[in-house]
Amino acid sequence: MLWDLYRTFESDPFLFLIGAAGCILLLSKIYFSTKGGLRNSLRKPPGPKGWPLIGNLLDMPKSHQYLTYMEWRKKYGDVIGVNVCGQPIVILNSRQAVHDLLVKRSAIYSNRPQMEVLNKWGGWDWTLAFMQGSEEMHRQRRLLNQCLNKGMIARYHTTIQNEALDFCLRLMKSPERHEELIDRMSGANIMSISYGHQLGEETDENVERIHAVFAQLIKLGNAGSHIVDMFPALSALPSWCFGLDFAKTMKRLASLMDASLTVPYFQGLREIVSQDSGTAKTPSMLHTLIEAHRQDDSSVAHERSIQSVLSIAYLVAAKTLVTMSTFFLAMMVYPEAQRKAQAEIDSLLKGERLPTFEDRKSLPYVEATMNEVLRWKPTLPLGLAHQSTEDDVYNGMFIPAGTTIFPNTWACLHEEADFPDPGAFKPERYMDGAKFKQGSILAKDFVFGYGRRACSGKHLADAIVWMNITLVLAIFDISLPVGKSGSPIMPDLNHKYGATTMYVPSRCP
Ligand code: HEM
Repeated sequence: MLWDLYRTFESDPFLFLIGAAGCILLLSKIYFSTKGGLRNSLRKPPGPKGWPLIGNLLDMPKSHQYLTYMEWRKKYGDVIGVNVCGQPIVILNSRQAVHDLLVKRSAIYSNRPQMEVLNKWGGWDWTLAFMQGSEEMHRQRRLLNQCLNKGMIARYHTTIQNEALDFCLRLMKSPERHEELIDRMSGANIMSISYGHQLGEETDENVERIHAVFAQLIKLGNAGSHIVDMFPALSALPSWCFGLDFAKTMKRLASLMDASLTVPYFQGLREIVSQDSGTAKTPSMLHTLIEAHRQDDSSVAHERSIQSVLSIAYLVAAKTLVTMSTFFLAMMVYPEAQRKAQAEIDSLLKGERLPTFEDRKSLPYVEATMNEVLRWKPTLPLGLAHQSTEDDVYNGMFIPAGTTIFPNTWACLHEEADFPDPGAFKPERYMDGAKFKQGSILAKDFVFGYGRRACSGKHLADAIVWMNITLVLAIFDISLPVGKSGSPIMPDLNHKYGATTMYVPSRCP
């Protein structure tokens, strides 16, 4: 077991020493955490037994965590408790538990676990998604809400529609570049909506920078799983103590993050100034925020917050991309659903025009198809972790303040009782004859997260995904790729780390 532990902390002896220091911190953490009276008199959420000191470190799955947690549910129930090196973790495996804690008790379940490594060394301390509760966190959520609330999205409809059309035209010319084109489409939407900046034909330095950020993140492995995230006191050491490669990665990440905040922001400002002297203004979040804060001059005081909320949009655009990939995959594997959605669009548009946002209410089967795309393979099957800020008792189980909470969104949307044959793609689940079934459990109430930390871009993402799905269905036939022998190739339907495998549509008009 010690050997396993040693390997977990990498094969670097120096790191092992740091691990030993961590153990001392851990012992003191355990000592203090076992002193409380109420804490010990109530039962803990059940879970696998674990080892002294390291708790369930060795039980934690390395991939497809959401499936392992669903398996654990058979033995332990909807609310599972584990402990990794003294850090309590609770996994919520049902709609009821997620709703009861993350929505109804949102006031005390809306913190984020401390991301010491990314925040302290990686330049992510301004990034809302990983920010702990603070005045800055509330300010950034307010700023995002100001430009991305439901009522504001109509401003961006023209941009979204134009970018979707551009995507389809490019796809028509080069269907084999589908993945790259989806990537371009989501980058183009976000750059235009955030900064009013149009992508040219050349590669865009801002989009490239985001790819570089993700490349550095991949080098780091799972966010939050570094030894310093488990024992934040270790962050007092210089970063090179954890290896020169690590220090280099962190330095590069921090400089990329700084440039991600400032470069497109100043480019956007310059474009607004040049538009002021003549051409029509492109509606953008930057424009909205500058206008809104012009009078009270707070745009200067909160410039870094504004830069940060604009950059988050294009940091998270990748999720829109994965949703579109899942859509293509579903349409290839379930041609019946595709035909039905196309028939609905054709009967409304009669081949005379392309769909617009005004058609949304008249296309219930397309709506059901989009819901099923979001449900079938949710992009973030475990959402983003929350953290509790106060001691709490749920169904007689004690959940201490500081517990990391994982909502198992996959489990919520793959519950046999709610979604019979949950692994199958069936838009009919949401249909009542030719109408959208009232009272359906909507995937979008889950995939965008919960309570006070729910996704700030959900209305925008919803509009981008709907328009692209609908336009693609109106224009293309999507079918399985064909192998050399002429027979169709069945794609791998595995959902790996939140991403789906995408296959080339073999037939486009
Ligand atoms: C299909 C696309 C998207 C999906 C599935 C998605 C999903 C999510 C989820 C699950 C969370 C965590 C919520 C929680 O902690 O309970 C989140 C957070 C967030 N998302 Fe999205 N998102 C998408 C697109 C976007 C877009 C386009 C934006 C643009 C602004 C955005 C902005 C954010 C922000 C700022 C947060 C952090 C909120 C906070 O921590 O307070 N997302 N998203």
